[in-house]
Amino acid sequence: MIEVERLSKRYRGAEAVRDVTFRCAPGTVTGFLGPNGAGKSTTMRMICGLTPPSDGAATVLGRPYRRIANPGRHVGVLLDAAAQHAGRSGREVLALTARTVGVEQRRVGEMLEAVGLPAKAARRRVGAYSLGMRQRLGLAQALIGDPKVLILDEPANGLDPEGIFWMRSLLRGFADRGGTVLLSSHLLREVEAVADRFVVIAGGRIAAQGAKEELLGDASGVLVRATDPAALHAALAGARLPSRPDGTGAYLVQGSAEAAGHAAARAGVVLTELRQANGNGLEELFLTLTHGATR
Ligand SMILES: Nc1ncnc2c1ncn2[C@@H]1O[C@H](COP(=O)(O)OP(=O)(O)OP(=O)(O)O)[C@@H](O)[C@H]1O
Repeated sequence: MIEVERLSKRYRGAEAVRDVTFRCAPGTVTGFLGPNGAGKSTTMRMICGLTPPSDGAATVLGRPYRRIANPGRHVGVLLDAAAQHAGRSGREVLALTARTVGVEQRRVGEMLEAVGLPAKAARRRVGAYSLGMRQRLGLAQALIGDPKVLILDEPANGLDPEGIFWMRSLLRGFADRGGTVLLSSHLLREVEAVADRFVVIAGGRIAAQGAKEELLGDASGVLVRATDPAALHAALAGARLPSRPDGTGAYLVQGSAEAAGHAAARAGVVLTELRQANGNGLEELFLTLTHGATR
């Protein structure tokens, strides 16, 4: 279980994260989504006790991460795969982690196999690894202590399509055995196939969260066109209906046709089109929710 309660982070007055609250339950994969600079890494660093929050709190398995004794046995963390010690071989890096965490050295070989790093690659210096290989090694480090929770920041970065597919089945299997997974991505497609729940963050704030079916349920939204697009936009914003231009002068609105129609009517806006959007499911929702919030 991961519980995040009203987390906020300010850097010299600039708000990187504001009032972020969510939970990740055992047996689920939560996709933490948002455009570049949305605040995903900052939130994850706060959960793992690496960045002190300005406000709010986070717990993992019921306590602040920093108060977990030998956290590697309970929580697997991969925040920056590029930051591994470049001078050591992959095998040495893992052997060291095994010692620190206090698991048998045979786990090293097991993990190398589990993440698909062949013996030859494991003997090479990490400095010579591709980003994808570093991600695999980072995942092996995260998994070596047989944790119940995984916290992974952009783990698919640098992985080839086969690697992404492999990682999805690994994470799905981990959650299906009762584990809790939180993984971030700025690419919706990467996590769409594996996550049960989504937390969408934009401009440091939660834009939406919920079960996949819940979010997909109204993901397609409606397309609205008016004689005066600017007035329509103002009317939708006034009614707190998230919307974005579709590129042809119309707006894609996250909400029902009735809600959009009422908003336009109240503002005296003349509609020329109001229909169900041929939504692209979650991708449409993601773009609509994060539109305008990207820094
Ligand atoms: N140490 C820091 N000092 C000042 N500002 C920071 C610091 N770390 C992050 N920020 C700012 O906080 C905001 C959120 O950054 P963060 O790295 O959390 O976003 P992200 O969602 O992980 O983005 P990406 O997908 O690009 O990795 C950005 O505006 C960033 O510039």
